[in-house]
Amino acid sequence: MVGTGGGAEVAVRRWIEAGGGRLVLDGGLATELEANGADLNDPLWSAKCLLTSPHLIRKASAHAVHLDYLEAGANIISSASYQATVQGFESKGFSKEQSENLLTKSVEIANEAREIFLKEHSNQSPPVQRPILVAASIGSYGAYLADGSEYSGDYGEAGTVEFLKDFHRRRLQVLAEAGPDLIAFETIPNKLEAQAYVELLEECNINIPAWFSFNSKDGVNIVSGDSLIECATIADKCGKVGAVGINCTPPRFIHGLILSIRKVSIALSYLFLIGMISDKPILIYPNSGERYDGEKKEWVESTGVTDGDFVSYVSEWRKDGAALIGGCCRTTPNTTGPYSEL
Ligand code: MET
Ligand SMILES: [Zn+2]
Repeated sequence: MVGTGGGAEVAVRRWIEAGGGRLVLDGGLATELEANGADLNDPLWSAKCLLTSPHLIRKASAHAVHLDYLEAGANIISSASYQATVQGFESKGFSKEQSENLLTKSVEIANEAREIFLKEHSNQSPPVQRPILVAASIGSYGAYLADGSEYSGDYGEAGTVEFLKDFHRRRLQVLAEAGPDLIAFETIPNKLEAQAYVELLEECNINIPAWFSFNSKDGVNIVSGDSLIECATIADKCGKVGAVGINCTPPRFIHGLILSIRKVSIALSYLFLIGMISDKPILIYPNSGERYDGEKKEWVESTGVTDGDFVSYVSEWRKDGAALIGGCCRTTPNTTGPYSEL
């Protein structure tokens, strides 16, 4: 059903249609950079790779990882800006202008990766016809703090909508001006930050479709304990949001969480019918299910699902109604490849 919501939703539905009824997202970016040898033990995390050049030739570069995901069949690659903020770069000694240029660079690298991919496949028959899109990643204030609060959603005194808007405003504007196809608000830990994003999208008049993706550690609420239904409703009511979903959450929780998001559509179906709100496409990109040991700063292997299990999960999530599906931390191009053909 085509929603009557904002242009963002219409744009995302067109891409889904062009993708044959679904879109494949990439998998973990930061963790895949690490798997390729990058040292990201830093408050900038994946954004640290923006400081090094030449990025084209190194194996542990965002370029190379974007290309690996495109080769694996992804429709959407997301920029290395998850933990990139003006404030974070400034604390490393960069000027405001240099910091903004680094944000822009993250989107440029993803755009270049798409160009390289299309050029390399230009002689292929049949040519690459699937949509290939670049999403500018925006991690939460908690991700910038790099103190675990992206998984608690507890911002203490800073937890006001105005503070969060001030924190994200310039970053959002710079990333939007860099020309991505989508803006990906990822791993949103609480409803205040969702509210801040909605207000910023309106106030800055951002006309690039956004997606809102929350994370959960209990399969019911989002990580702060805020209700997923309430959070999805905030996103659902905003015409600038084209898709709503869940990322960086263990695969075993996803089925139930999709059903909760769908309840938002059902509960609001009256408003939908009268054209006041829409039911947005659902987006899902879980992590591998492995546990992160915050003290040791490492992932505990053997707690996660195999790439094979991931494929069966993807079939289930598609039946549940998710249209945009990918992976988050510790998933790799080997996770993406098999389900991109489903
Ligand atoms: N897009 C980001 C990445 O894969 C999301 C990280 S979630 C903590 O690096
Ligand atoms: Zn993740």
